[in-house]
Amino acid sequence: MAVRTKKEKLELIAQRIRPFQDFPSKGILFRDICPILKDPEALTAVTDLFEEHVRQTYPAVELVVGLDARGFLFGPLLAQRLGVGFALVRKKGKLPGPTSSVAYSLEYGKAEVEIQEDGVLPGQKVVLIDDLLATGGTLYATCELMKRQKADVLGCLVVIELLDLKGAERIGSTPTFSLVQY
Ligand SMILES: O=P(O)(O)OC[C@H]1O[C@H](OP(=O)(O)OP(=O)(O)O)[C@H](O)[C@@H]1O
Ligand SMILES: Nc1ncnc2[nH]cnc12
Repeated sequence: MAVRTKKEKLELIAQRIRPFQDFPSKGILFRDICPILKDPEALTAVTDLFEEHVRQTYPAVELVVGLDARGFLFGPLLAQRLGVGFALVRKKGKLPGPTSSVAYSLEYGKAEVEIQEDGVLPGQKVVLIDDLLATGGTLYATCELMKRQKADVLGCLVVIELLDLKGAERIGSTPTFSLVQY
């Protein structure tokens, strides 16, 4: 594989994001990350840039927490690179055993995020990861879930940030790192 600069990696990732107008409902411009997954160089570039950011900014990280469903595509790759574990935050009703959940609203609907009670430990230093930040509802609800579990959220990582929707403001004091902004 070619050795790429940071700028080249960001350009490659941006080229592999595909827009679909009016999906899943009228008025939504859906940003599809599937072409990134089909291109090993682009997927490696995403993992490289997240790894570099986390190593520089949060060297004490102990766990990567991925958001259902597309956070599961990037999170385990990053966790392996960092040599830490990966935990899942799922949409409600998918996890066995004792769980904790928080409801939230989306750019196009409503949902509830849930984690197993032993998914994160009190005091554990975590980073949250997802494919995209829109209104910030999903990451905000997940931050609330982490607070309830007494985990320490160091920051949030997303491939794409939709700036107009001001999701980073909704998440508040928890810093957000994005690779591609629209
Ligand atoms: O910032 P927000 O307004 O909360 O929106 C972002 C969330 O929306 C999308 O997931 P979606 O809820 O569509 O679920 P999916 O990953 O299961 O398709 C996306 O993958 C994020 O998780
Ligand atoms: N515009 C969008 N594209 C892809 N995923 C999304 N999740 C919320 N808004 C989205």
